[in-house]
Amino acid sequence: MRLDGVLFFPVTPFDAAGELAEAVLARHVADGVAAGAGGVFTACGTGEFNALDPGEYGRAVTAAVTAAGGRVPVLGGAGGTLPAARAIAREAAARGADGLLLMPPYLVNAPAAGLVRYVRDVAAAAELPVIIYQRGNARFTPEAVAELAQVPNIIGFKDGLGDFDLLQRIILRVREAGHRDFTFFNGLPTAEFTMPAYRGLGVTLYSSAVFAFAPEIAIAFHKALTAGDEVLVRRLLTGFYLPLVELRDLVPGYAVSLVKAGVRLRGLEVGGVRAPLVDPTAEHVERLERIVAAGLEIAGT
Ligand SMILES: O=C([O-])C(=O)C[C@H](O)[C@@H](O)C(=O)[O-]
Repeated sequence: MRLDGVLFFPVTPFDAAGELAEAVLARHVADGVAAGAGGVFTACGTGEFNALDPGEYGRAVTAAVTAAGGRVPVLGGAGGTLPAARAIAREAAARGADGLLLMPPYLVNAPAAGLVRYVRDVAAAAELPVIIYQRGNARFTPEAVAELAQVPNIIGFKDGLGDFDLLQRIILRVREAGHRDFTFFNGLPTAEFTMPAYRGLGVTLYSSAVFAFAPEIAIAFHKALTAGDEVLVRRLLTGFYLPLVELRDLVPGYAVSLVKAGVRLRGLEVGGVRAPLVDPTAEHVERLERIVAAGLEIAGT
């Protein structure tokens, strides 16, 4: 599997009764693929993996796989207790997913050796390409990642820590071990904001939650970044991404719930977030609306 372009992390829609709204998810995914997504990561952080039961998870993967129609790879989130993560991995494979994004283990802090075992065990159950997610309590060592990169179906590493010293060490160690095709990508919240720094380490791929509600802005940013249009990159960072990040940082969990509010603002009825996340206040939604309007203007749409 080759990942390229803007990686789309759809939200998971719920209806007025709070139930999974598969048809709306299918529409959201189809719109994203039509807008130029390079890959779809369904039921991951932005897609409230933490809030879905196993049945909902399977239905969400089916909806995303069907809507993408083989045009781009579709990956599902995986995680939780080891038995649950293995079961989820098998479910994703049965539902036709092309790969998995493996979340940090639930609740516990573990040493690198334990993280290696967790990732290996889930990867063995899945028989699908697996991307490791470094975030929170899942902090890997360079040796651990180099060891995992030897496993044929462990194909990449999503960095959600933003520790550049550690990431540089990991990249050097993995490349030195000869894993040239092992993929690294920036998976920090609002990843575009830190892309100039990641590119300094040779990491050009990133996930985009903004793409879920403002694909025009996310694509304009990606094109500007790729073409070396520093003026447009800076204008988008200053006029759109910075105010968005400032708003995001006001309330824990806004990295997800603002995205869902943004999708609603753009006309798709995806409902609110499930607890423990909270939806943005009316004042914050108005602020988000102004930020999106400014971003669309800068992006020239
Ligand atoms: O698992 C997730 O949903 C993420 O962390 C990816 C997001 O797309 C993140 O990179 C962002 O907010 O741009």
